[in-house]
Amino acid sequence: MGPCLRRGDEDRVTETTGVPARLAALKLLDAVLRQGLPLEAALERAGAGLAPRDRGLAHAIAAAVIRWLPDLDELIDSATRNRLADDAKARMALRIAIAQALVLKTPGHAAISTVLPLVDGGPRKLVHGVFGTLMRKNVALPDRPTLPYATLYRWQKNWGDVMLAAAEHAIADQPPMDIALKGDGPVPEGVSLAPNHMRLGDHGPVTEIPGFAEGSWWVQDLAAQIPARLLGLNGGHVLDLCAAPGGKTLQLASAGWNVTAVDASDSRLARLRENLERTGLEAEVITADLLDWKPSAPADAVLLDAPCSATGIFRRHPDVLHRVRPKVIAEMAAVQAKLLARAARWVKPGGRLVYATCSLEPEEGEDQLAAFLMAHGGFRLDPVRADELPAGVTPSANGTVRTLPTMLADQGRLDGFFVARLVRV
Ligand SMILES: C[S@@+](CC[C@H](N)C(=O)[O-])C[C@H]1O[C@@H](n2cnc3c(N)ncnc32)[C@H](O)[C@@H]1O
Repeated sequence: MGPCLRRGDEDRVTETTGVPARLAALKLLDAVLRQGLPLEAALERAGAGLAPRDRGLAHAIAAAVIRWLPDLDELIDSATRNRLADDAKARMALRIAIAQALVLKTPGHAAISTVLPLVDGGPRKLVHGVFGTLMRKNVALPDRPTLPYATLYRWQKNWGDVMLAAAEHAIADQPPMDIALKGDGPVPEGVSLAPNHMRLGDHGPVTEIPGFAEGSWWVQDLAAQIPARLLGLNGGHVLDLCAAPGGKTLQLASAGWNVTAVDASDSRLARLRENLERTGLEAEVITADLLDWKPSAPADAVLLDAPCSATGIFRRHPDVLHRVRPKVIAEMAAVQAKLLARAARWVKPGGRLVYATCSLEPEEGEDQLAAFLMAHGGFRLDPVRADELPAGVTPSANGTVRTLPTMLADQGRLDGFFVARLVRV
């Protein structure tokens, strides 16, 4: 438990209707903001024992706070004489109450009455007073969330103001759901932005969408569909490295490749196997640490979808905006360099190597590639052509692909990815 949670909190608040979900939201925020854990990973523990509805509510409250944190804090600071510490329980409780009132549109009295038990025996009066002051003033949040300072500074330096504005819009908007099509079976209606792609409008639960049970598609962001597309159709044997939960494995298998999918995580590979079973596609699946494992022979192609800071998927996982710091980026870049050097050894002469990360940090993309090319004279870039990409996504001048939130702005945007295709000369 963090400084904002005390023993006994649980017993005191579980009696009151609606409060357990707020306590779980408080635990989630502590896990993300203080302990640096991913929101989804923290949900398992913080939401344990909660009814699905309360668990969903806790997640929605925590995600709303995380999306709007700098703006919520600005409101709180405008109404307090002495600035509350970042991890003070009163600040956490106020963030939860204000996010409910202004983002989730919970009636003010419900937003505050379910939060006050979290500060019982503590700064209850202060929380009540600050919340009341702000509501009486009819305060509002800005049109789009302000990025946390560290992320704002980094992205402004790397991508400029236009990207920053697009990123802020992207945080505020609900991202669309993209699916990749196997090529047969029922397909729901939507807008297709690339071959075998569909962007869905309003939809209910994923499992009830036409074609899910038949396995005729899987959920995969349009940007995440690019790396496997760049290997084209059946070119022989492909090593899909860091494969789980398997979006790219499914694409490669359905394009006719003979796929060996390798990943270190058993639980993520279990999802990959479920996906193969549902879609009726085939791949050899291997659980192994790629820093130890090696294939029995080089392959015609290798796809390395390397582990990364994941800042490119901030729309669905806004916690990365707060958790990812230069240290995390440097650590991930070091892992990627090792994996990339190993993957390169397993490409046949004349074969292709695709390197991808869902990161908006050049250290995990452009810089990583430059360092690789300096150290591996046997590889050259195989430039990607515009006609290989979804309309509205253009390759960079050197033929690599960098997707940014500025792209497809009128069609729901796409995740941030870096993709490079290389050939072994
Ligand atoms: C970006 S995700 C892969 C997503 C996957 N390619 C897809 O399309 O669904 C990165 C993966 O790398 C795996 N990973 C990280 N380090 C690894 C290692 N040393 N060896 C094998 N897999 C690793 C993680 O378990 C994780 O599943």
